[in-house]
Amino acid sequence: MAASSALPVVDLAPFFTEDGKGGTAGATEAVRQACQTHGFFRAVNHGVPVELMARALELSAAFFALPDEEKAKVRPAEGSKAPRSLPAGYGRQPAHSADKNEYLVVFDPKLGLNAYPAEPAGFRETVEECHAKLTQLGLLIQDILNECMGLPPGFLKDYNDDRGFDHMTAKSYFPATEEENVGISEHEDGNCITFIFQDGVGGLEVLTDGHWVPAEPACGSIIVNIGDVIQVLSNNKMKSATHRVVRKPAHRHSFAFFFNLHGDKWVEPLPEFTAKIGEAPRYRGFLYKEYQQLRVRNKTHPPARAEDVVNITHYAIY
Ligand SMILES: O=C(O)CCC(=O)C(=O)O
Ligand SMILES: [Fe+2]
Repeated sequence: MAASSALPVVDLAPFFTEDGKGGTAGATEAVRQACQTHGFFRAVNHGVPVELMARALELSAAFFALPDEEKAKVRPAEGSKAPRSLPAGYGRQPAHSADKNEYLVVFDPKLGLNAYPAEPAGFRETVEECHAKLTQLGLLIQDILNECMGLPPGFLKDYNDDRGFDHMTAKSYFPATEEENVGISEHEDGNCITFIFQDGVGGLEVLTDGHWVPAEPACGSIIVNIGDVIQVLSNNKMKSATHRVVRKPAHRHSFAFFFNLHGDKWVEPLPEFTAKIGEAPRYRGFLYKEYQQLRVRNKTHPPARAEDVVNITHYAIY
């Protein structure tokens, strides 16, 4: 099988037709299978205009190509309050990190937290349009997951009813050197659902059955992956897959949208996956913002031993 076809592809077109008939059940089943096996899939006909994604990637490349002193103008002030555990604006991985990338974080524009560069022209409008479209896609995929997981209608929508912690990052990865090529070290996402679109360079890889499967660029598609929150709610039925970015000889640009959960929410395996089917919970419950804070500390104060990096196994019951 060609590596590019290794990630399951889900065509979401049936969800955008007038009557939704003839295909939503098939697409829902495809999402369920993909989330149980890979934790990742490639969405096509997802409702985000392909031209908008291409424009966003071009503008992002133009922003990251600006001199450092220009980008620094969008850097959050030292010690500035970050109400969402990470600040909006420009940042670069600290020198001690193996990850070599720079990024710009954007929250829901309505919150008034964002900082935008003056250049390139149109950056703000394009990024805000992407944020809005990806929020819509997040709500759709969340509804589909609700169905896949056999939850009461509207359960996830009610549980996850605050979009204030969602954020999008424009990312730029430096070219690999002869010595090292880490873009983002292997990790799982802590949130609910992540959406990624990327330029043609490649480098995103997903761990499936012990093998790194490339999520190769395919024009107009969006990579979707399940995060830890859904894995915990489903008591491991849905998989929050390990993934990484390997740097290539060229600069790479991508956008990642994190459909998240409010920090005050309690996260624990749902009764549909435990008491109601006679299975023991595989996680202790936790307050979502506490987990987020532990994950941020992994980055700001990296533990000396790899096994001390906090991930979702911190709450696992063995
Ligand atoms: O840039 C990418 O393709 C993936 C980024 C990623 O995994 C993340 O930001 O969590
Ligand atoms: Fe990730």
